[in-house]
Amino acid sequence: MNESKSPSPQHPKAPRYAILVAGGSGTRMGAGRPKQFLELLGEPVLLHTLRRFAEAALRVQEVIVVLPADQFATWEQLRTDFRVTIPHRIVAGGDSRWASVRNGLAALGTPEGIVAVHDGVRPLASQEIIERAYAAAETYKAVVVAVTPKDSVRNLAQRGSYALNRSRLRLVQTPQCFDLDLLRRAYQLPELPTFTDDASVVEDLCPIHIVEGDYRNLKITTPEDLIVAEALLRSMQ
Ligand SMILES: Nc1ccn([C@@H]2O[C@H](COP(=O)(O)OP(=O)(O)OP(=O)(O)O)[C@@H](O)[C@H]2O)c(=O)n1
Ligand SMILES: C[C@](O)(CO)[C@H](O)COP(=O)(O)O
Repeated sequence: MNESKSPSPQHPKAPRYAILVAGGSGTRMGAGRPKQFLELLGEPVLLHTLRRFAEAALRVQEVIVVLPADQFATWEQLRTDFRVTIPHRIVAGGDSRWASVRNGLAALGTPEGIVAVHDGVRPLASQEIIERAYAAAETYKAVVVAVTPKDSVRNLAQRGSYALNRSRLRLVQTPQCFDLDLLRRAYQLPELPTFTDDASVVEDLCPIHIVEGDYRNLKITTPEDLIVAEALLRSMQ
């Protein structure tokens, strides 16, 4: 299994970029507004996430935030209300996560370096796992953070279901970090329904290297996630 915690970089100090995708509508949350704008401990989810990438030690040169095209004014208002001074560029998303990432990449232009793609609704990504993913991408070009399942896993079959060997399975999180040229080439190919993340877009072009994620790095998807995320955030402050 190609997992590691501390690879030795071949191209240390490559320029770093980040695309925070927050172009979704949050249908599973059912909150009446996109979940990236809901509050955790009194601040929008997306602001928490943005702050994670603003840590100076991470050396991120530019952050692109992808938003639904009809929500620019909402974010503008939140930026004012919460006095957000973290530099970032706003880009309109698309109809799918794939389309939103593609738009973010296009806006980034053609610099060389490493780009992290991160869900705007994963506000609990620690500096350690972000750094681990960026650093590993200097060696492996395509890196995802992931954790081992804690529950037993079954595959549905025509008759009943059967157990999977969970020691061979990983639950994939973001950030996912890529050599920029590689990610650009992958996003020039047509979109497939099997694309659930960026690794699935890239995997035909390059092996995907896995580094240790964090069980706390949850994705805000359904209402109970807000309760857990608030408790975790409090414990991390
Ligand atoms: N067209 C889309 C769809 C999703 N995303 C982003 O991709 C991340 C993961 O997606 P998901 O949790 O599925 O978000 P939503 O699409 O908003 O949720 P749902 O599927 O419940 O509607 C989120 O940060 C979301 O904003 C995006 O940028 N553009
Ligand atoms: C990208 C992702 O967060 C990795 O776990 C996940 O695939 C997004 O899935 P969703 O169905 O768009 O929430």
